[in-house]
Amino acid sequence: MGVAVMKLRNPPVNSLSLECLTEFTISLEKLENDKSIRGVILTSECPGIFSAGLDLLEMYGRNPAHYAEYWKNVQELWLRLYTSNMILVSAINGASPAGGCLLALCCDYRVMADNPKYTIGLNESLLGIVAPFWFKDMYVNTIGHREAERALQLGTLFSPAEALKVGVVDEVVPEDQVHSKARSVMTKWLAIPDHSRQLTKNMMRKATADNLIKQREADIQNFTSFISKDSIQKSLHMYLEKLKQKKG
Ligand SMILES: CCCC/C=C/CC(=O)SCCNC(=O)CCNC(=O)[C@H](O)C(C)(C)COP(=O)(O)OP(=O)(O)OC[C@H]1O[C@@H](n2cnc3c(N)ncnc32)[C@H](O)[C@@H]1OP(=O)(O)O
Repeated sequence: MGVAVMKLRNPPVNSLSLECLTEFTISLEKLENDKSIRGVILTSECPGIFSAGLDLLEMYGRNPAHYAEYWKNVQELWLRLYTSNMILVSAINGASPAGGCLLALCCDYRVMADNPKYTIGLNESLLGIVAPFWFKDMYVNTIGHREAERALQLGTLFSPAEALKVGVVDEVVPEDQVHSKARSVMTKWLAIPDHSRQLTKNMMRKATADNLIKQREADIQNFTSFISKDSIQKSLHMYLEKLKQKKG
């Protein structure tokens, strides 16, 4: 039926390393150019984890040129996903913090597994960093200004039930039904003529995408100088240590 399934596979936690981001963008571009493909189901092959978000090791202890290169690729993936002409449905089969949530938010419909261990949200403030304006814009578009403001300040990671309530996801289903539900949602969306659905999607999303496109270079510079600050590097160091200690 012209539907591809993209499975994220970057063990152990599907963090979005520079290599992973680049491969993701290239795969998406290929699918976009393949006229036989009308929809993509985005899911994970890592048990219990959809994506841990941006790779913290790409943002810690590197040089400004690396940060700039990394951020350019984060922007590129986001623009491709958010403005895709294809129908994107996410089958969220695990934890989905920060950049993981960002991937899901780019989709046209989000189905999440009903497992309270899995959480989703833009938790950047918990790391001592600030979600960029285009993450924020997409959050506001999805859950409204008040919920987004609260969730961004608190860095809320929602359980599936909470995520459904505020509208971060569209549907929560038993874990073993995530993929079948994503497929049935896709079938419903495929019934809509592509040209009218695509023009409607473009109408809804263009302003948000253009907002980044018109200031991409400045956004890269902002990111680079922010992430290079000693205080921010210290926060990331502490967060990485906390992740390590969790194990011990
Ligand atoms: C202007 C600045 C804006 C920048 C925007 C940033 C957006 C982002 O996406 S920042 C990244 C935010 N991500 C997180 O906060 C997620 C952190 N990770 C977790 O909460 C957990 O790892 C998990 C719930 C995803 C999985 O838990 P689990 O118990 O299964 O695995 P762990 O033992 O915690 O992790 C295994 C291994 O992976 C490393 N790791 C985890 N997340 C990341 C990551 N995002 N980047 C790089 N590495 C990560 C973790 O440290 C462990 O490493 P070691 O085995 O070496 O200890």
